[in-house]
Amino acid sequence: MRIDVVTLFPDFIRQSAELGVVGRAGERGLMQVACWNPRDYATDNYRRVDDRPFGGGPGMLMLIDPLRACLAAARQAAPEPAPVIYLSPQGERLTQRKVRQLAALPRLILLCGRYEGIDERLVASEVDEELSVGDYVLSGGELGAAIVIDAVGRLQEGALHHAESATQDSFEDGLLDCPHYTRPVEHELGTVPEVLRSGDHAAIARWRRQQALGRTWLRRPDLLARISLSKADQALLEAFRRDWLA
Ligand SMILES: NC(=O)c1ccc(NCc2cccc(O)c2)nc1
Repeated sequence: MRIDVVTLFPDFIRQSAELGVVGRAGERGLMQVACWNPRDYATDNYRRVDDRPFGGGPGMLMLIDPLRACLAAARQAAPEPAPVIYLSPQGERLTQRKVRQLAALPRLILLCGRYEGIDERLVASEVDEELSVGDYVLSGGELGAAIVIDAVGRLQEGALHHAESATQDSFEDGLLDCPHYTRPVEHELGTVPEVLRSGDHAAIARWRRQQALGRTWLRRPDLLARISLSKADQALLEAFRRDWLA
C-alpha cells in the first residue's frame, strides 16, 4: 500500500511513520509513505499557503492553489488511483470497519488541514471523503493522518508478528477487548484468573468472549446495540449480567 500525505509538517508524518509496526511495514515494503508540502507549491514570493476567511471570523484558512498544485503532484507520483481523504472534525467518524476498508486499497492520499481548515471549493472539487478521528478539534489534521497510517499499516499482511493479533483485535468484531494477563500468576495486585491457566482452550475462548461482551455492555452499550448477538453470546452476556448484578 502507498500513502501520500499532503501536509505542512512532513517531518512529523515521516517520524510517526518510521516507528514500530508501521516502520516495520515500511522496511518490509508493505507500505510506502510519501509527504508533499503545499508550501513547495506556493507561487508568490512569500510562499503563502493561508489567508484570512471571507466574512470575518478568527484564524486563517488554507489557500486553494498551493493545495491544488500539491495534490496534483502527489497524484501523479504513482500510477494507482487513490481517494483523497481530508482529515477534519466535519468528517465521517473513523471506525475499525472503515480502517479495514482503507487497508484493502492500493493507495490513499491524506490531506491535512491546518488553521481553521481549507477553502470549501477545494474540498468540493478534490476531496473524495472527509474523515474525523474523534469529536474534538486539533491544531491540524496531521495527528489524524498518523492515526490512519498506523491503523491501516498494522493491518497490512505481514506487518504484525502474529497475524491473528490483527484478527483478534478489539473492535474487530464490534466489541471491546477482554482483559489480558501475563506473569506472575500471583501478585500483590491480584491473581491471574484460573481459567486462563487451565489449558482448556474452549473454556478460555468462552471466558474471553464473555468478558468482551460484558465489558462492551458496561462501557459501550452503543456498540452492543449495533450488533446482533448469537444465542450463545446472549447466554454468555446474560450470565455476566446476573453475576455483575448479584
Ligand atoms: N477530529 C479530527 O479528525 C480533526 C481533524 C483536523 C483537525 N484540525 C484541522 C482542521 C481541519 C479542518 C477543519 C478544522 O476546523 C480543523 N482537528 C480535528
